[in-house]
Amino acid sequence: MPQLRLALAQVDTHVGNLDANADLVVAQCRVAAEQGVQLIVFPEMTLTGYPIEDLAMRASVIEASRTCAERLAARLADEGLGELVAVVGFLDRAPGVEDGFGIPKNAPQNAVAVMHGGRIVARQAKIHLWNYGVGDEMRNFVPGDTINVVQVHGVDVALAICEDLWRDGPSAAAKAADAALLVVPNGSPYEANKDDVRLDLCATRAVAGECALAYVNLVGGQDELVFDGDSLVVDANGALQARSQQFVEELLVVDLDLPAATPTMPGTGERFGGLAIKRTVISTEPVPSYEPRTTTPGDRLDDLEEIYTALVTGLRDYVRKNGFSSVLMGLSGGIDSTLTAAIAVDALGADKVFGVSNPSEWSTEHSRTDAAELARRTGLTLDTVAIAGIKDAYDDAIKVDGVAEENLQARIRAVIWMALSNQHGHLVLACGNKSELATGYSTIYGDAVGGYAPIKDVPKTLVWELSRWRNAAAERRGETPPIPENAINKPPSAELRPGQLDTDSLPPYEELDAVLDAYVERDLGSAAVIAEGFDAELVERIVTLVDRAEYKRRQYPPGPKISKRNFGRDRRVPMTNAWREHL
Ligand SMILES: Nc1ncnc2c1ncn2[C@@H]1O[C@H](COP(=O)(O)OP(=O)(O)OC[C@H]2O[C@@H]([n+]3cccc(C(=O)O)c3)[C@H](O)[C@@H]2O)[C@@H](O)[C@H]1O
Ligand SMILES: Nc1ncnc2c1ncn2[C@@H]1O[C@H](COP(=O)(O)OP(=O)(O)OP(=O)(O)O)[C@@H](O)[C@H]1O
Ligand SMILES: NC(=O)CC[C@H](N)C(=O)O
Repeated sequence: MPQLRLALAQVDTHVGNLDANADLVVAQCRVAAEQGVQLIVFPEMTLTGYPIEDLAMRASVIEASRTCAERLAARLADEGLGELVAVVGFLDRAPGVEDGFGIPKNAPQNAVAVMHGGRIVARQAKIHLWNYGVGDEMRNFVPGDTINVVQVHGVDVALAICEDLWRDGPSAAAKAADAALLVVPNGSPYEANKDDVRLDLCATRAVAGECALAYVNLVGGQDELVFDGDSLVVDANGALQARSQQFVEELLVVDLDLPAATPTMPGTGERFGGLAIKRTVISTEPVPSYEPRTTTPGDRLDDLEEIYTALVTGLRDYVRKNGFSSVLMGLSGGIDSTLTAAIAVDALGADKVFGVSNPSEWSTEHSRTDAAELARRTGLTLDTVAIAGIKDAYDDAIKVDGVAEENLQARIRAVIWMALSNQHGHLVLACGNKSELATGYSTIYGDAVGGYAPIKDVPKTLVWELSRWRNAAAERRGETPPIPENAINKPPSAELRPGQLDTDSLPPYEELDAVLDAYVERDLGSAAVIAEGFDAELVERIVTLVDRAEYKRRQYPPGPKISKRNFGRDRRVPMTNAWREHL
């Protein structure tokens, strides 16, 4: 059996920074070549970054990407890397498609280029555009209709791009074309437990396609998405051969024994199930046999560590890729701002994290002491700016009471944070959790201000679990747990009036989160939620709160998606909406 040394380049690309992404490809190819690799595969849309949304429809971006890909192929050869076969994602244009009705202007395609010998020897566009969940690719791309089979050192290698793998067609076509290996560049965003689904999917497609399968995914954050990597290789029986670490850049090098290609004439006009099969022979000479190296699949993170790492990665990359060097948040001593601060310290380092305590006349003593204890444990910088005097000035100017007066305090704090952001360049973090966002339990233009919201997709009950997990992880490593126990154990309160508790306005969080799981995550109607055994009055109350708060969510800052259904692109409901869930 011919051997092939394959590298999966699990990299963190930067949307729109084509030159830096091309440099990244060259650097990875150099390392791969030094290790004797013959075929290297990069993630989806490597050169442009992913997802590029409507940038895809701009002619200037399409042309820049195409030029970048051609220059990269030439540069790889110039730098002595032309023997390596590199599969690199880029933004292409459909050949021969003119602007027309129903066809996106410029006919952009989500494509990969196979580079060898200084040239692009094959191109393939994504066949099945990803158009559910947060994916919106039918808006941006024209689908492809061809599957390429490239012969590398006597092994037939077929290509599929991310969503193509989630459908039967392309892997069935790979089987029909007798490919020995299917390589799949991906931009598959993180969701809790998605890694299990991916491994099953890869194994199923490998068995069905009767070929080994190499899956390479991005890492890093991009706006509300976090990519966890999790690149892997399975053999033709679906058995796991190698798997990368999650959330870190890695060049995963794997040796494979693969069946030799049966002689086929290139370009013979083969078709399978509506797809054209295009063959390109790059090299027929098998690699001289060598002692294969063994790879051990990387350790998996446990469920809470995985979610926590996704939050850290999302924040770190948003800050870094947008040119910020520090963050600021209001620290109330409550668990939401405390967990947010712990994530920020892990993402950026304590010297980049600034907290402000803004006591009012209703603030408890522990709101200050718990914030101070957090600062002591983590090393972040804490300042105090009291708001009572400012509130008095407002009282002189306007007469408000009740919720209006409560919200005024939250808004005074927000003005202070934004002033400090403007003055010192810190990115302001909003500290709201998913349960609060769901029910509208935050003050618009108050605690809802900010540029990024690290825990907006984390339900309150999970906020507590993650906090306990983070402290326990520190203890296991012999470090100081960052989160004061009192922040975890005290009853949640907005402290906007004397003795206020969250449970004055909201059901207990355990009940609230269980109903939200049914209504938001699983999108059930009220009757179906009640049929699961929840109290009808409770369901009606929560559903009404959720429906009324859509306008507030739309104005909330972006934050990392960790669930199946984040408040963002995963859940698009109208703000102006007369539909009510009647019981
Ligand atoms: N459909 C719509 N489209 C656009 N705007 C709409 C709107 N409906 C109301 N509005 C506007 O929104 C305003 C109401 O929203 P808002 O001003 O936020 O005020 P509101 O939602 O009435 O009150 C905020 C609630 O959040 C609680 N809170 C505040 C701060 C922190 C926490 C916490 O524990 O974390 C909780 C607070 O105790 C209170 O119950 C209206 O006065 C109106 O201007
Ligand atoms: N005294 C305060 N000083 C500084 N920031 C505050 C203060 N009170 C509230 N905030 C800010 O407003 C946000 C919302 O306030 P709130 O007190 O409701 O939440 P929390 O204390 O973080 O969590 P919990 O709901 O568990 O109390 C906080 O996360 C914090 O960023
Ligand atoms: N980029 C893509 O096509 C991603 C779609 C795919 N279903 C995933 O989430 O992994």
